[in-house]
Amino acid sequence: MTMGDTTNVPSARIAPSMLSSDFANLASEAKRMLECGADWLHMDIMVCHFVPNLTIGAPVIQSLRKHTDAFLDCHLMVTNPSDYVAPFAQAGASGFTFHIEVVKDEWKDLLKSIKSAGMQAGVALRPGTSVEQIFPLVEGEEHVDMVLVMTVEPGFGGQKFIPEMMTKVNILRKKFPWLHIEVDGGLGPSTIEEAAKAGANCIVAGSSVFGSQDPAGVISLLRSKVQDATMRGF
Ligand SMILES: O=C(CO)[C@H](O)[C@H](O)COP(=O)(O)O
Ligand SMILES: [Fe+2]
Repeated sequence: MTMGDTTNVPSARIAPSMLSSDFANLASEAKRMLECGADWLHMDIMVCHFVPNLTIGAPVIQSLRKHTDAFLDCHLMVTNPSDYVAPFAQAGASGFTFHIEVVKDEWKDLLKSIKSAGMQAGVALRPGTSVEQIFPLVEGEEHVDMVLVMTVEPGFGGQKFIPEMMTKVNILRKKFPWLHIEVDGGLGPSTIEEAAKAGANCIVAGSSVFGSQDPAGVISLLRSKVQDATMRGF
């Protein structure tokens, strides 16, 4: 992609991570985030085998779906993603992002099943995983819609952004201008500039949004930084 040519780059998607919300009031927290300008709601599905934490599953997605039409961006930190495709599709998930570290050749079938179930497909990489590993998943005829570059070790909200991950984001943006590139972990007013400049357009933000007195202001700032960077080119 030449500098300044950003015609195919998708627009900003700001996705508050509901991991930082009050889970006991999930429906009202979701409504509040959407009223504050969120595009997507990021749902962190953790099962203790892949990360040292346990969060929510398909029944919670199904309950939340009854309260909102919003895009539910589900990030599955599980070792057996194929077992979750049907339950998540039935529950009303919009996006289904699995981790590259837990799949081998079966990613092709997994991708097909996610898409034929009507969900957007995403693939996520841990900080230690090389970006080249996911090229085949983006280049094929049947390809993912989004790559999620983890900017912290998965497992918990509130961790420190790892700036070195921006190399991966920039490689992806230059190679695949049309791709949704999501960054997840430690994003907020102090780190957005770097992520946006590298080419991220989907911004997950948990503690920085929910911990702010002015969540709408934070969401708006995140969006404007992505828009500015896209205007300038990568
Ligand atoms: O996937 C995740 C952790 O594994 C979360 O989405 C992420 O950490 C968001 O939280 P914060 O913005 O507070 O870092
Ligand atoms: Fe996440």
